[in-house]
Amino acid sequence: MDAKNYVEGVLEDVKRRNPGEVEFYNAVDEVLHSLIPVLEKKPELIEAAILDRIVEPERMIYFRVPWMDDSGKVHVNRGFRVQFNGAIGPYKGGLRFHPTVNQSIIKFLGFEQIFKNSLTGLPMGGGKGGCDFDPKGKSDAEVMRFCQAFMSELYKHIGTDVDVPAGDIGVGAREIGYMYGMYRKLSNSSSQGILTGKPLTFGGSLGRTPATGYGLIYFINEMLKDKGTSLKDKTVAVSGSGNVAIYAIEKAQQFGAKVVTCSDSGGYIYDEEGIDLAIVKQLKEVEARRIKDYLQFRPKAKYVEGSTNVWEIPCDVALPCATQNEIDKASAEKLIQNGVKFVAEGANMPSTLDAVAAFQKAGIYFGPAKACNAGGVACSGLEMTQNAMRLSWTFEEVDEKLQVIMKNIFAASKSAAKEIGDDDNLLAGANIAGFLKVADAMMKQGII
Ligand SMILES: NC(=O)C1=CN([C@@H]2O[C@H](COP(=O)(O)OP(=O)(O)OC[C@H]3O[C@@H](n4cnc5c(N)ncnc54)[C@H](O)[C@@H]3O)[C@@H](O)[C@H]2O)C=CC1
Ligand SMILES: O=C(O)CCC(=O)C(=O)O
Repeated sequence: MDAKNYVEGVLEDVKRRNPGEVEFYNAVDEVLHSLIPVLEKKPELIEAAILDRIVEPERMIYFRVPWMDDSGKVHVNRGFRVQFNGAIGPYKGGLRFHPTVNQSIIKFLGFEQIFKNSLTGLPMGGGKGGCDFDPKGKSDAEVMRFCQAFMSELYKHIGTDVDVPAGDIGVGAREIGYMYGMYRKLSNSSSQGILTGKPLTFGGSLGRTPATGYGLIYFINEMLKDKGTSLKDKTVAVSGSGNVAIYAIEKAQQFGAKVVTCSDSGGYIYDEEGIDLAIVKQLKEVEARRIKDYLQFRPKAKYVEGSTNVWEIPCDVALPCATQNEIDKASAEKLIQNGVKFVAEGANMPSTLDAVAAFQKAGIYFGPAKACNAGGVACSGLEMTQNAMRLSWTFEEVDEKLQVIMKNIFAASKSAAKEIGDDDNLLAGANIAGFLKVADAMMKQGII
């Protein structure tokens, strides 16, 4: 069978077997189409039904999470963990707590994680999990009880050589701490490498908190260098004001860029003079307030209520760092019209398929999520290593390793793109480079 027909056939099966799972289908669609040149050269992969196997999770766990709020009312949420592909190492990937979480979103994130983790060069398979719990407005005690309830099921399915969860949207060091406490109690084990993104006093790694945002900037630095330029004096639009956005802004500013936007689900800030990050950190990391309160400290900035479309603001570099599908075709066209030259994805799948097509058609240099935001999971891999060795590296040691990993991911993506004669197609390059390692491991492990 020829490679193109094979890919289209697998995609039809994915659509039929996963009805209504649009996010998952789109993630698979993007990856599979970019693998056609590889399959043309390696027909043995088609014979081994490699794509049929890679699109099917090794295991999908789905469970009830009952918990009690401060008033004594009982709530029931739905928990998920997908153990997508363990060919190159234990399943690894974050947990997302957000009301929009469903099976499709967890599967798209887990599928992406397979290739992202492979790109890091570290031995980690792909997994992801989460729950449709909404942490917004919950007391600390409610968050603790919820995390304990969630872990009282999840602990049966994880292990340092099995599956190692971490944070994602709505899950930071506080939630990881509560889940670790419950894991330790239930398992009677102080195996610290069971979760990453831990607080520093029980096995957390220096450098994990800023790793995804810093990694994104290390990656785009390579893209800019490749085109003979740098971040210095560039105008940058960032979306989000969570973990990834905050540390992307911090590192971009350190490299001399002017970051003019940030957002949350309520609206966005445009600060023409440059975002004051100390205010954002205080509002979001310390006080858990809405981004519109930024105006109380910077009255000259603008706040656009009810829109998260920071992409209407002119910029040289766009860094989506909030959530999936936040740049659609219309936003992409607006960015292009306003002169954007570089787009690098901090969030997972923030650009829709037709937005990516618009960027590529317009010659915008595009950095895909699985390459650009791999710094977070890479640092988690380094945390696992430190836990296994029972020692801690300094921030500088971790950050230096992170920089090397991000440079290597850029080089691998660029080189795979060149190999297919499409030099600037980092999307295809990252998919191919991530896939080849996993496919090789799957082939050598037989039909399992
Ligand atoms: N935390 C990590 O290490 C990694 C995170 N990511 C991805 O980065 C993105 C952001 O994650 P974090 O910063 O960790 O989460 P977070 O919970 O710290 O922040 C999420 C941010 O996105 C905004 N947001 C969420 N839903 C939104 C919506 N529907 N519309 C507009 N804004 C919305 C929130 O207001 C917040 O500013 C996600 O796509 C996540 O999967 C990717 C790799 C690693
Ligand atoms: O650090 C981790 O294991 C999780 C990172 C993650 O969820 C992601 O890369 O999207």
